[in-house]
Parts: sequence; structure tokens; C-alpha cells
Amino acid sequence: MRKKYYNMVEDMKKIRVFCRIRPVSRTEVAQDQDEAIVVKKIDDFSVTVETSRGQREFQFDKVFSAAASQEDLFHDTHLIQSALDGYNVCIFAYGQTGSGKTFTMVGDKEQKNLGIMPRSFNAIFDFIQENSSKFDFKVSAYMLELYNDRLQDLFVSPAGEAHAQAQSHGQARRVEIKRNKKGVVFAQGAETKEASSTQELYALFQQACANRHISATMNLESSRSHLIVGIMVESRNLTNGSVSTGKLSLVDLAGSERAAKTGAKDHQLKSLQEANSINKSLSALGDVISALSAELPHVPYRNSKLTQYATRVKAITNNAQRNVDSKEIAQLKEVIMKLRSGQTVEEDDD
Ligand SMILES: Nc1ncnc2c1ncn2[C@@H]1O[C@H](COP(=O)(O)OP(=O)(O)OP(=O)(O)O)[C@@H](O)[C@H]1O
Repeated sequence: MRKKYYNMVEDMKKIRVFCRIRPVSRTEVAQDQDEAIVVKKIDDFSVTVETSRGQREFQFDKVFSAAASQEDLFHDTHLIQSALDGYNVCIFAYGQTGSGKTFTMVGDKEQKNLGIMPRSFNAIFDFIQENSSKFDFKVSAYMLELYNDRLQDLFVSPAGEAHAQAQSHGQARRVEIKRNKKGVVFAQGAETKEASSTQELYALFQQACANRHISATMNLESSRSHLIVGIMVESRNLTNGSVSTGKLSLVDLAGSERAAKTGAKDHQLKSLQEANSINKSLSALGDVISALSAELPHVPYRNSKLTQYATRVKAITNNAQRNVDSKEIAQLKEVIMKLRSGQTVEEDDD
């Protein structure tokens, strides 16, 4: 495909949805393997799901079977390149509790199967190393969690937060979603830290994870908040001095589940509040995705903090599209049509 069209084609597609089927767990196998498997991969683009109303088929941009490795998944998302080219990219995992979101985005506890986040940190610095003779790079990050409809800066530990509150007479430090004059949404009050290697970025990430909320009930591994990792990569061309900034947002959403399932009496109220807040924001996210997919004129971003965050991605996408003239759009549409119908598009390194 023409290289210069790659990002634009991806940009016009706006949203790509992948489905990953998690392997059955030992407990599920012990119950009844045939009954346990409710999702079946039909081909690379479709699955069938056993529902109470019979079997239903769903289509995706790509389907990964239970045998797919973390490497397969990371390789096929190949959006890191776009972020490094100055685009805004967001990758998030959505699904029920226990469906494998954290495994996919972060990895396993033993760090033997690294997920998309640590693999992205690696890929960013590998790219920087390969291109250091042509560009000067600056990498910075913020890490937030959205818990009970409140944005929390994960670079600030709960102890640090308590200290700051004491200093400011009980006033909690606030991270707010704001929009600047250009319509770009940003997280005001969130600390941004620089990293100059994969190790430094990973250390920041581990520090952030240690400050996260976990389940008030259910299993202790369950995420009860949405984790938002924003990585900005600024590159300055050493030949002509031009500067571009790309951003990679990586999000591990909290699991959706029925509040009634979340048990343990002592924590019942907290648990209900968590579940309601999670389900409310996920439902708002679902509405935004439906509106974007149907290309509706109004996208309800403002209904939750989670979706307000997404307006940044959308605002940049609009700007990028405005910069493409109508002739190029016609050419791009032609490229997309060809790709969709399985035709190859000529190579050109412009
Ligand atoms: N593709 C996979 N291969 C092997 N094990 C997996 C895979 N996906 C998930 N698991 C395992 O299944 C369990 C649940 O996965 P995980 O914690 O990622 O779910 P989750 O969707 O993030 O849940 P929650 O919303 O409650 O945080 C974990 O023990 C995880 O290691």
C-alpha cells in the first residue's frame, strides 16, 4: 500500500474492533468444557455466541482464537507506528469481568506474557533508537484511573494525596477534563513525567499500578477502575527542525458485570457504587461507539468522564481530515475500496 496513505486510511476507518477469545480456565474445564465454551471462531472476521435466545453471529475487523499469543495480538494492532508518526491513537480492551482485558493490555502477574502496554513501551524506544540519527525524541506520560466517576492521578500515591489534602485544608487535588480554545480535550491537574528508556517508562507504569484501586469484593485481581495511560511522543526533525507530537492512549477498562453478583456484605454499598459507576461509564462508551460507527451527526461524548476523554482523539481526527483536500479524499476512498475488496494497492514510499 502507498506508505503516505497508511495513516490516512487508518484514520478514516476511525474505529477497528478486534475480538479475542480467552482460553477456558481450569475451573471452567472442571465444570464442563462443552458447556463452558460459548464463543466459537468461524473465520478471521466472525464468531458465533450461544445466547439464551439461540446462536448469534458477530462480525469484527479481526478475530483472535484462544490459541493466539500476546505477540500475535500486539503485531496485528500495529497502531504504534501511527502514534510515532504524529497521530493520536487509542487502544482499549472492553469486556466482562474475567474476560481477559488486563491480560491483553497489561499481561500476566508473572510478567511472562507481556501485554500491549509493556510491548508498546518497548516498541516506542526501539523506534527511537533506530531513528535517533534523524530525529530528536521526547517521551512523556501521564497515568490516570477513573474510579467512581472521579479521575485520580496515579503518579500521586494515596499517602501523597492525603498529605496534599492536609496541606490544602482538606481540599482533594482534582484532575479535571478540560477543553482548550482549539477544542482539544486534556486532563488538567494530571502530572506528566518524562521517560528516556523502556525501563524508566515501565517503572513509572508499575508505580502507577501500585496506586490503583482494586475490587472491594469479588476476586482481588478484578479491576474496579478504568486505567488510562497516555504516552506523548514528540519528535523534532534534525534536518528541517519540524516538530510533531503523537499520542498513544492505552486503556484497560473495568469489567462490566451485574451489581447483584458482587457480593460480600461488609462491602455491599461500596461494591454497588463501584458497579453502578462502571456500568454507567461503559454504557456511555457504548453509545459513543454506536454513534461513531453509524456516523451520526451528534456523538454523546459529554455523558461521562470516560467519553469526555475520548473527545481528544476525535478532535484530532477531525483536524487531520480537514487537512486532506477533496482530491486526496477521493484517492483514499479508492484505496479503501480496493483494500476492502482484497485487491493490492501499489507500493510507493512517498
Ligand atoms: N489469552 C489468555 N491466555 C491465558 N490466560 C488468560 C488469557 N486471558 C485471560 N487469562 C487469564 O484469565 C484470568 C482473568 O483475566 P483478566 O484478569 O485479564 O480479566 P479482566 O477482563 O481484566 O477482569 P476484570 O474486569 O475483573 O479486571 C486471569 O487469570 C488471566 O491470567
